[in-house]
Amino acid sequence: MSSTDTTADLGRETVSANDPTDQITDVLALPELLRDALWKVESAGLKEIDSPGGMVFAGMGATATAGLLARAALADHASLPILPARAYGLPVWTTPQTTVLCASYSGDTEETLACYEAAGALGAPRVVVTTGGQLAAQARADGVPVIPVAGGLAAPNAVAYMLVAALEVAAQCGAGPRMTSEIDVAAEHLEDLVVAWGPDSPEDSAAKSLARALHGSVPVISGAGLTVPLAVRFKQQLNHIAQTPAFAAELPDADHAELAGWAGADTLGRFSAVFLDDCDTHPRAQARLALSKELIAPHVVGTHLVATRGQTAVERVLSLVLFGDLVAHYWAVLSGVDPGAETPVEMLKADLIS
Ligand SMILES: O=P(O)(O)OC[C@H]1O[C@](O)(CO)[C@@H](O)[C@@H]1O
Repeated sequence: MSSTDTTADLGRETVSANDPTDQITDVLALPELLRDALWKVESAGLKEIDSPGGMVFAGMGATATAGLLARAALADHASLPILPARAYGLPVWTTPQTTVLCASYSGDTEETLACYEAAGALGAPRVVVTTGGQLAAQARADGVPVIPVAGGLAAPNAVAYMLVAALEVAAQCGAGPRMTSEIDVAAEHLEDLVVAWGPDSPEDSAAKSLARALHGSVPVISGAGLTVPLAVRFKQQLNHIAQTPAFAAELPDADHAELAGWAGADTLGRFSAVFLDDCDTHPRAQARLALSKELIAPHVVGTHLVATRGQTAVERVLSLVLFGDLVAHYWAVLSGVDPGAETPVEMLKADLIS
Protein backbone atom coordinates (compact mmCIF):
# COMPACT_ATOMS: atom_id res chain seq x y z
CA MET A 1 0.00 0.00 0.00
CA SER A 2 1.34 3.44 -0.88
CA SER A 3 2.29 5.64 2.08
CA THR A 4 -0.03 8.39 0.87
CA ASP A 5 -3.00 6.30 -0.16
CA THR A 6 -5.61 8.21 1.79
CA THR A 7 -8.39 6.65 -0.27
CA ALA A 8 -7.60 3.19 1.13
CA ASP A 9 -10.56 1.41 2.65
CA LEU A 10 -10.52 1.50 6.47
CA GLY A 11 -13.02 -1.28 7.00
CA ARG A 12 -12.53 -4.10 9.47
CA GLU A 13 -10.86 -6.45 7.00
CA THR A 14 -8.20 -3.95 5.94
CA VAL A 15 -7.58 -2.77 9.48
CA SER A 16 -7.20 -6.34 10.76
CA ALA A 17 -4.98 -7.36 7.84
CA ASN A 18 -2.65 -4.49 8.75
CA ASP A 19 -2.59 -5.43 12.43
CA PRO A 20 -1.01 -8.87 12.91
CA THR A 21 -0.93 -8.45 16.70
CA ASP A 22 -4.65 -7.61 16.70
CA GLN A 23 -4.28 -4.44 18.76
CA ILE A 24 -7.43 -2.90 17.30
CA THR A 25 -9.48 -5.59 19.05
CA ASP A 26 -8.26 -4.30 22.41
CA VAL A 27 -9.03 -0.70 21.42
CA LEU A 28 -12.57 -1.67 20.48
CA ALA A 29 -12.89 -3.66 23.72
CA LEU A 30 -12.53 -0.51 25.84
CA PRO A 31 -16.07 -0.86 27.30
CA GLU A 32 -15.45 -4.46 28.42
CA LEU A 33 -11.98 -3.64 29.71
CA LEU A 34 -13.47 -0.88 31.87
CA ARG A 35 -15.95 -3.33 33.40
CA ASP A 36 -13.21 -5.87 33.98
CA ALA A 37 -11.06 -3.15 35.54
CA LEU A 38 -13.87 -2.30 38.00
CA TRP A 39 -14.10 -5.93 38.95
CA LYS A 40 -10.34 -6.31 39.37
CA VAL A 41 -10.07 -3.19 41.52
CA GLU A 42 -12.89 -4.50 43.70
CA SER A 43 -11.09 -7.84 44.06
CA ALA A 44 -8.01 -6.07 45.41
CA GLY A 45 -10.04 -5.18 48.54
CA LEU A 46 -8.32 -1.82 49.10
CA LYS A 47 -8.72 -0.21 52.52
CA GLU A 48 -9.20 3.47 53.24
CA ILE A 49 -5.91 5.37 53.47
CA ASP A 50 -5.38 8.45 55.60
CA SER A 51 -3.67 10.68 53.05
CA PRO A 52 -4.02 14.40 53.67
CA GLY A 53 -1.11 14.95 51.27
CA GLY A 54 -3.15 13.66 48.33
CA MET A 55 -1.90 11.20 45.78
CA VAL A 56 1.03 10.75 43.45
CA PHE A 57 0.52 8.63 40.34
CA ALA A 58 3.92 7.21 39.42
CA GLY A 59 4.24 5.74 35.94
CA MET A 60 5.68 6.36 32.50
CA GLY A 61 4.46 6.94 28.96
CA ALA A 62 0.91 5.84 28.21
CA THR A 63 0.58 4.55 31.75
CA ALA A 64 1.44 7.98 33.19
CA THR A 65 -1.07 9.59 30.86
CA ALA A 66 -3.80 7.30 32.22
CA GLY A 67 -3.19 8.91 35.62
CA LEU A 68 -3.61 12.36 34.10
CA LEU A 69 -6.80 11.19 32.39
CA ALA A 70 -8.14 9.97 35.73
CA ARG A 71 -7.46 13.37 37.23
CA ALA A 72 -9.32 14.99 34.32
CA ALA A 73 -12.22 12.55 34.74
CA LEU A 74 -12.60 13.63 38.37
CA ALA A 75 -12.92 17.24 37.16
CA ASP A 76 -13.99 19.52 40.02
CA HIS A 77 -14.80 16.54 42.28
CA ALA A 78 -11.11 16.22 43.22
CA SER A 79 -10.62 17.33 46.80
CA LEU A 80 -6.87 16.76 47.23
CA PRO A 81 -3.93 17.09 44.83
CA ILE A 82 -3.41 14.20 42.40
CA LEU A 83 -0.12 14.69 40.64
CA PRO A 84 2.14 12.68 38.38
CA ALA A 85 5.66 11.36 38.96
CA ARG A 86 7.25 10.59 35.60
CA ALA A 87 10.93 10.18 36.38
CA TYR A 88 13.35 8.36 38.69
CA GLY A 89 11.95 9.87 41.86
CA LEU A 90 8.99 11.47 43.57
CA PRO A 91 8.18 15.17 43.61
CA VAL A 92 10.06 16.86 46.48
CA TRP A 93 6.85 17.79 48.25
CA THR A 94 5.81 14.10 48.67
CA THR A 95 5.43 13.35 52.38
CA PRO A 96 4.65 10.23 54.45
CA GLN A 97 1.02 11.44 54.26
CA THR A 98 0.90 11.23 50.44
CA THR A 99 -0.37 8.01 48.86
CA VAL A 100 1.86 6.82 46.03
CA LEU A 101 0.18 4.68 43.37
CA CYS A 102 2.88 2.94 41.34
CA ALA A 103 1.48 1.97 37.96
CA SER A 104 3.27 -0.18 35.42
CA TYR A 105 1.69 -2.57 32.99
CA SER A 106 4.85 -4.68 32.67
CA GLY A 107 5.93 -4.14 36.26
CA ASP A 108 9.48 -3.72 35.02
CA THR A 109 9.76 -0.04 34.11
CA GLU A 110 12.82 1.21 35.94
CA GLU A 111 11.63 4.76 36.61
CA THR A 112 8.44 3.43 38.25
CA LEU A 113 10.43 0.91 40.29
CA ALA A 114 12.60 3.80 41.50
CA CYS A 115 9.47 5.71 42.60
CA TYR A 116 8.19 2.61 44.41
CA GLU A 117 11.47 2.40 46.31
CA ALA A 118 11.51 6.14 47.05
CA ALA A 119 7.97 5.99 48.46
CA GLY A 120 9.00 3.06 50.67
CA ALA A 121 12.04 4.95 51.95
CA LEU A 122 9.80 7.91 52.75
CA GLY A 123 7.27 5.77 54.59
CA ALA A 124 4.44 6.90 52.28
CA PRO A 125 1.46 4.55 51.79
CA ARG A 126 1.89 2.63 48.54
CA VAL A 127 -0.47 0.84 46.17
CA VAL A 128 0.61 -0.95 43.01
CA VAL A 129 -1.29 -1.59 39.78
CA THR A 130 0.42 -4.03 37.43
CA THR A 131 0.32 -7.36 35.63
CA GLY A 132 3.40 -8.63 37.45
CA GLY A 133 7.12 -8.15 36.96
CA GLN A 134 9.48 -6.86 39.62
CA LEU A 135 6.90 -4.37 40.85
CA ALA A 136 4.38 -7.07 41.78
CA ALA A 137 7.11 -9.24 43.32
CA GLN A 138 8.38 -6.34 45.43
CA ALA A 139 4.89 -5.27 46.49
CA ARG A 140 3.95 -8.80 47.54
CA ALA A 141 7.16 -9.11 49.54
CA ASP A 142 6.43 -5.76 51.23
CA GLY A 143 2.73 -6.46 51.88
CA VAL A 144 1.72 -3.58 49.57
CA PRO A 145 -1.73 -3.98 47.93
CA VAL A 146 -1.61 -4.96 44.26
CA ILE A 147 -4.43 -4.14 41.87
CA PRO A 148 -4.32 -6.78 39.13
CA VAL A 149 -4.48 -5.99 35.41
CA ALA A 150 -5.37 -8.31 32.51
CA GLY A 151 -2.32 -9.68 30.71
CA GLY A 152 -1.68 -9.91 26.98
CA LEU A 153 -2.30 -6.24 26.13
CA ALA A 154 0.02 -3.59 24.78
CA ALA A 155 0.64 -1.18 27.70
CA PRO A 156 -1.32 1.72 26.10
CA ASN A 157 -4.34 -0.57 25.66
CA ALA A 158 -4.44 -1.09 29.43
CA VAL A 159 -5.63 2.52 29.83
CA ALA A 160 -8.95 1.31 31.29
CA TYR A 161 -7.18 -0.57 34.09
CA MET A 162 -4.81 2.27 34.94
CA LEU A 163 -7.54 4.91 34.90
CA VAL A 164 -9.96 2.88 37.01
CA ALA A 165 -7.19 2.02 39.50
CA ALA A 166 -6.24 5.69 39.78
CA LEU A 167 -9.85 6.71 40.43
CA GLU A 168 -10.34 4.00 43.00
CA VAL A 169 -7.12 4.76 44.89
CA ALA A 170 -8.02 8.46 44.76
CA ALA A 171 -11.34 7.57 46.41
CA GLN A 172 -9.66 5.41 49.05
CA CYS A 173 -7.29 8.18 50.01
CA GLY A 174 -9.98 10.85 50.12
CA ALA A 175 -8.88 12.69 46.98
CA GLY A 176 -12.21 12.21 45.24
CA PRO A 177 -15.56 10.42 45.34
CA ARG A 178 -16.03 6.85 44.11
CA MET A 179 -16.74 6.86 40.38
CA THR A 180 -17.96 3.28 39.92
CA SER A 181 -21.38 4.12 38.47
CA GLU A 182 -19.96 6.88 36.22
CA ILE A 183 -17.48 4.35 34.82
CA ASP A 184 -20.27 1.83 34.22
CA VAL A 185 -22.36 4.41 32.38
CA ALA A 186 -19.33 5.52 30.38
CA ALA A 187 -18.70 1.92 29.28
CA GLU A 188 -22.23 1.79 27.90
CA HIS A 189 -21.78 5.12 26.12
CA LEU A 190 -18.54 3.87 24.56
CA GLU A 191 -20.34 0.94 22.99
CA ASP A 192 -22.25 3.42 20.80
CA LEU A 193 -19.05 5.27 19.94
CA VAL A 194 -17.35 2.01 18.90
CA VAL A 195 -20.16 1.59 16.38
CA ALA A 196 -20.00 5.24 15.27
CA TRP A 197 -16.20 5.40 14.81
CA GLY A 198 -14.93 1.80 14.61
CA PRO A 199 -13.80 -0.07 11.48
CA ASP A 200 -17.40 -1.06 10.65
CA SER A 201 -18.45 2.61 10.55
CA PRO A 202 -18.97 4.36 7.19
CA GLU A 203 -15.81 5.44 5.37
CA ASP A 204 -16.68 9.08 6.08
CA SER A 205 -17.14 8.57 9.85
CA ALA A 206 -15.39 11.19 12.01
CA ALA A 207 -12.36 9.08 13.01
CA LYS A 208 -11.70 7.74 9.52
CA SER A 209 -12.08 11.20 7.99
CA LEU A 210 -9.70 12.77 10.47
CA ALA A 211 -7.11 10.03 9.91
CA ARG A 212 -7.22 10.70 6.17
CA ALA A 213 -7.06 14.47 6.65
CA LEU A 214 -4.06 14.29 9.02
CA HIS A 215 -2.12 11.56 7.26
CA GLY A 216 1.11 12.82 5.71
CA SER A 217 1.38 15.82 8.01
CA VAL A 218 2.87 16.43 11.45
CA PRO A 219 -0.11 16.84 13.76
CA VAL A 220 0.01 19.13 16.76
CA ILE A 221 -2.86 18.31 19.11
CA SER A 222 -3.94 21.07 21.46
CA GLY A 223 -6.13 20.68 24.51
CA ALA A 224 -7.45 22.99 27.21
CA GLY A 225 -8.61 21.97 30.69
CA LEU A 226 -10.08 18.47 30.57
CA THR A 227 -8.72 17.83 27.07
CA VAL A 228 -5.04 18.54 27.91
CA PRO A 229 -4.23 14.93 28.82
CA LEU A 230 -6.38 13.78 25.90
CA ALA A 231 -4.10 15.75 23.57
CA VAL A 232 -1.14 13.96 25.16
CA ARG A 233 -2.80 10.54 24.79
CA PHE A 234 -3.72 11.27 21.16
CA LYS A 235 -0.19 12.34 20.26
CA GLN A 236 1.36 9.37 22.10
CA GLN A 237 -0.88 6.95 20.22
CA LEU A 238 0.05 8.56 16.90
CA ASN A 239 3.72 8.13 17.89
CA HIS A 240 3.27 4.57 19.11
CA ILE A 241 0.69 3.04 16.78
CA ALA A 242 1.12 5.09 13.60
CA GLN A 243 4.87 5.55 14.23
CA THR A 244 4.80 9.15 13.15
CA PRO A 245 5.94 12.40 14.77
CA ALA A 246 3.13 14.22 16.57
CA PHE A 247 3.14 16.80 19.34
CA ALA A 248 0.79 18.05 22.05
CA ALA A 249 0.18 21.58 23.26
CA GLU A 250 -1.74 23.12 26.12
CA LEU A 251 -4.01 26.11 25.80
CA PRO A 252 -4.29 28.85 26.92
CA ASP A 253 -0.54 28.84 27.57
CA ALA A 254 0.36 27.79 24.00
CA ASP A 255 -1.03 31.10 22.72
CA HIS A 256 1.70 32.95 24.59
CA ALA A 257 4.59 31.41 22.64
CA GLU A 258 3.70 28.60 20.26
CA LEU A 259 1.22 30.73 18.37
CA ALA A 260 4.11 32.91 17.19
CA GLY A 261 6.05 29.82 16.14
CA TRP A 262 3.25 28.62 13.86
CA ALA A 263 4.02 31.51 11.50
CA GLY A 264 7.10 29.59 10.33
CA ALA A 265 5.38 26.22 9.96
CA ASP A 266 4.67 26.38 6.24
CA THR A 267 8.32 26.99 5.39
CA LEU A 268 9.34 23.84 7.30
CA GLY A 269 6.88 21.21 6.13
CA ARG A 270 3.35 19.88 6.36
CA PHE A 271 1.79 20.47 9.75
CA SER A 272 -1.81 20.00 10.91
CA ALA A 273 -3.40 21.49 14.00
CA VAL A 274 -6.06 19.61 15.94
CA PHE A 275 -7.96 21.29 18.77
CA LEU A 276 -9.76 19.20 21.37
CA ASP A 277 -12.79 20.92 22.81
CA ASP A 278 -15.05 20.07 25.73
CA CYS A 279 -18.33 21.57 26.93
CA ASP A 280 -16.72 22.41 30.29
CA THR A 281 -13.75 24.29 28.86
CA HIS A 282 -13.48 27.80 30.31
CA PRO A 283 -15.33 30.12 27.90
CA ARG A 284 -12.23 32.32 27.45
CA ALA A 285 -10.10 29.25 26.70
CA GLN A 286 -12.76 28.13 24.25
CA ALA A 287 -12.64 31.50 22.53
CA ARG A 288 -8.85 31.21 22.35
CA LEU A 289 -9.16 27.77 20.83
CA ALA A 290 -11.33 29.08 17.99
CA LEU A 291 -9.14 32.15 17.43
CA SER A 292 -5.89 30.17 17.56
CA LYS A 293 -7.29 27.77 14.98
CA GLU A 294 -8.07 30.70 12.68
CA LEU A 295 -4.65 32.31 13.10
CA ILE A 296 -2.80 29.05 12.49
CA ALA A 297 -4.87 28.03 9.43
CA PRO A 298 -2.82 29.89 6.76
CA HIS A 299 0.37 28.11 7.85
CA VAL A 300 -0.76 24.47 7.99
CA VAL A 301 -2.34 21.89 5.69
CA GLY A 302 -5.43 21.69 7.86
CA THR A 303 -7.00 22.69 11.17
CA HIS A 304 -9.54 20.50 12.91
CA LEU A 305 -11.80 20.81 15.89
CA VAL A 306 -12.85 17.65 17.74
CA ALA A 307 -15.23 17.78 20.69
CA THR A 308 -15.63 15.27 23.50
CA ARG A 309 -18.87 13.32 23.56
CA GLY A 310 -21.01 12.43 26.56
CA GLN A 311 -22.51 13.81 29.75
CA THR A 312 -20.14 13.18 32.64
CA ALA A 313 -16.44 14.03 32.63
CA VAL A 314 -15.65 10.29 32.72
CA GLU A 315 -17.69 9.71 29.56
CA ARG A 316 -16.18 12.71 27.82
CA VAL A 317 -12.60 11.78 28.65
CA LEU A 318 -13.07 8.20 27.50
CA SER A 319 -14.81 9.30 24.29
CA LEU A 320 -11.66 10.97 23.00
CA VAL A 321 -9.39 8.20 24.26
CA LEU A 322 -11.30 5.89 21.92
CA PHE A 323 -11.37 8.46 19.12
CA GLY A 324 -7.62 9.18 19.19
CA ASP A 325 -6.75 5.50 19.40
CA LEU A 326 -8.88 4.77 16.34
CA VAL A 327 -7.41 7.63 14.34
CA ALA A 328 -3.91 6.31 15.14
CA HIS A 329 -4.91 2.81 13.96
CA TYR A 330 -6.43 4.15 10.75
CA TRP A 331 -3.29 6.20 10.12
CA ALA A 332 -1.24 3.00 10.55
CA VAL A 333 -3.34 1.36 7.82
CA LEU A 334 -2.86 4.34 5.49
CA SER A 335 0.91 4.07 6.01
CA GLY A 336 1.04 0.28 5.94
CA VAL A 337 2.62 0.32 9.40
CA ASP A 338 2.19 -2.59 11.83
CA PRO A 339 0.78 -1.04 15.05
CA GLY A 340 2.44 -3.77 17.13
CA ALA A 341 5.92 -3.40 15.64
CA GLU A 342 8.80 -3.12 18.09
CA THR A 343 9.44 0.53 18.86
CA PRO A 344 12.84 2.17 19.38
CA VAL A 345 12.17 2.46 23.12
CA GLU A 346 12.54 -1.33 23.38
CA MET A 347 15.98 -1.07 21.76
CA LEU A 348 16.81 1.82 24.06
CA LYS A 349 15.87 -0.25 27.11
CA ALA A 350 18.04 -3.12 25.86
CA ASP A 351 20.94 -0.70 25.36
CA LEU A 352 20.45 0.65 28.90
CA ILE A 353 20.78 -2.87 30.31
CA SER A 354 23.87 -3.85 28.24
O1 LIG B 1 3.25 0.48 32.00
P1 LIG B 1 4.68 0.15 31.77
O2 LIG B 1 4.88 -1.29 31.42
O3 LIG B 1 5.52 0.60 32.91
O4 LIG B 1 5.14 0.94 30.50
C1 LIG B 1 5.22 2.33 30.50
C2 LIG B 1 5.44 2.83 29.11
O5 LIG B 1 6.59 2.22 28.62
C3 LIG B 1 6.34 1.56 27.38
O6 LIG B 1 6.30 0.19 27.64
C4 LIG B 1 7.36 1.93 26.40
O7 LIG B 1 8.61 1.84 26.99
C5 LIG B 1 5.01 2.05 26.91
O8 LIG B 1 4.31 1.16 26.14
C6 LIG B 1 4.32 2.50 28.13
O9 LIG B 1 3.65 3.63 27.74
